[in-house]
Amino acid sequence: MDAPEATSPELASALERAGDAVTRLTRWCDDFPTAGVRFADLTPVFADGPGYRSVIEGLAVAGAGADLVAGVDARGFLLGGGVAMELGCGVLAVRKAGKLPPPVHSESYSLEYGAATLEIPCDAPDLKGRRVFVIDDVLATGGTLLAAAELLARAGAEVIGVAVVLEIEELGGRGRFDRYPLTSLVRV
Ligand SMILES: O=P(O)(O)OC[C@H]1O[C@H](OP(=O)(O)OP(=O)(O)O)[C@H](O)[C@@H]1O
Ligand SMILES: Nc1ncnc2[nH]cnc12
Repeated sequence: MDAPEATSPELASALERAGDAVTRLTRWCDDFPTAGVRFADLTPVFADGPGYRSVIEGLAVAGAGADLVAGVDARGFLLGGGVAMELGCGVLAVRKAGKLPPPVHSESYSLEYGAATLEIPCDAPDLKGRRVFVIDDVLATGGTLLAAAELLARAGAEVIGVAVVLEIEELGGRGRFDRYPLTSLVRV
């Protein structure tokens, strides 16, 4: 697996540890959830204490300067809380449709194996002027992470960056992130 370029010794060290854990522990599942998809399951990475710590620390270095961390439903929640604790800021759950009481902001999108809608509350919290760092576990086509970033930006947030643990390069998601700096701890 290739690691992204490290821009500080601190990030380099976190990336190396996270890269080792992700390479060793990711479970690759053929034909899930649909035929032809090779699904990257990071469950064993998160269930490993040092592995989980390394990805949280790597993401937190990338998110320095944020005053709110947004985690994308569902596995992004596992990361968002840890990174927010590390940065000393709050956390926001970007939910799949139908989970939040109205009023909500919504954004629909396509992903590698379907389509979905993400939602956040309108004005609770008020996102105007908030410096938000958006996190998910995997970047495939990029549809999910881009929808989350656009949703937050539309609600008035300044999206200072987006990040994932694992980027699947052949699906080309990175090319969609010209407006938001993208960090991936590991690229395959
Ligand atoms: O880059 P994309 O093609 O958009 O795919 C990436 C998304 O797909 C997976 O989530 P999924 O929608 O399966 O949801 P889950 O976390 O609720 O299982 C993954 O956790 C990302 O959110
Ligand atoms: N191949 C994949 N592995 C894990 N999550 C995904 N989301 C979209 N495609 C995925």
